[in-house]
Amino acid sequence: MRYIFITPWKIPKNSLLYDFIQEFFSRISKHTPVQHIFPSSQLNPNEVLAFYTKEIKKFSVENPLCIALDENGENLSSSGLAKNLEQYEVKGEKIVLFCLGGAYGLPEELKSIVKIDLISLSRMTFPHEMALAVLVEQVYRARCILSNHPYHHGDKSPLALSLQKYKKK
Ligand SMILES: C[S@@+](CC[C@H](N)C(=O)[O-])C[C@H]1O[C@@H](n2cnc3c(N)ncnc32)[C@H](O)[C@@H]1O
Repeated sequence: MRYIFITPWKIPKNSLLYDFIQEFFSRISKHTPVQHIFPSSQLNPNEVLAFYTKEIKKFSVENPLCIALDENGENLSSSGLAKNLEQYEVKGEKIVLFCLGGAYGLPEELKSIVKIDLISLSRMTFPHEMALAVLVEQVYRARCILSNHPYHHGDKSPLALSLQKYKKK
């Protein structure tokens, strides 16, 4: 399986988040091949759908699965995202696309070219680069959960475990 991140904007090298995002692409690539697709120059809002359509048609997978980021999507825990990614693999998905929007969000017509799983990172709206930064960290975390890598201890911290026991009583 490959992870393909598609953004209708480019991250400038002088962006505060540039190094952070590249670091997490590199970490994800140690678990799963990863690619970031973005336009070479700034798009007008009315060019975003054509950009997505052109890029998605280049993959030989018909109707691929797309995790689309939108603040109105499903709220997942990190383990929930890990479980979903595992399920896609079990179902034999060859690629998972991660699609983010620009200033005007994602075009509605995207759902006619891909199978959409709409997920939210929070009910708050983030700047697009920050949304990508949170997403790449969470995808890396999900891969670590699936491979029992010590990066993620959230569900296993002593406090979390004792609270789980307490709730079961
Ligand atoms: C600045 S936001 C766009 C806001 C736009 N006004 C809208 O209504 O979608 C740019 C992109 O960042 C992503 N994004 C921002 N906040 C998000 C959140 N809380 N959850 C998921 N994605 C988010 C989405 O992909 C969004 O299209």
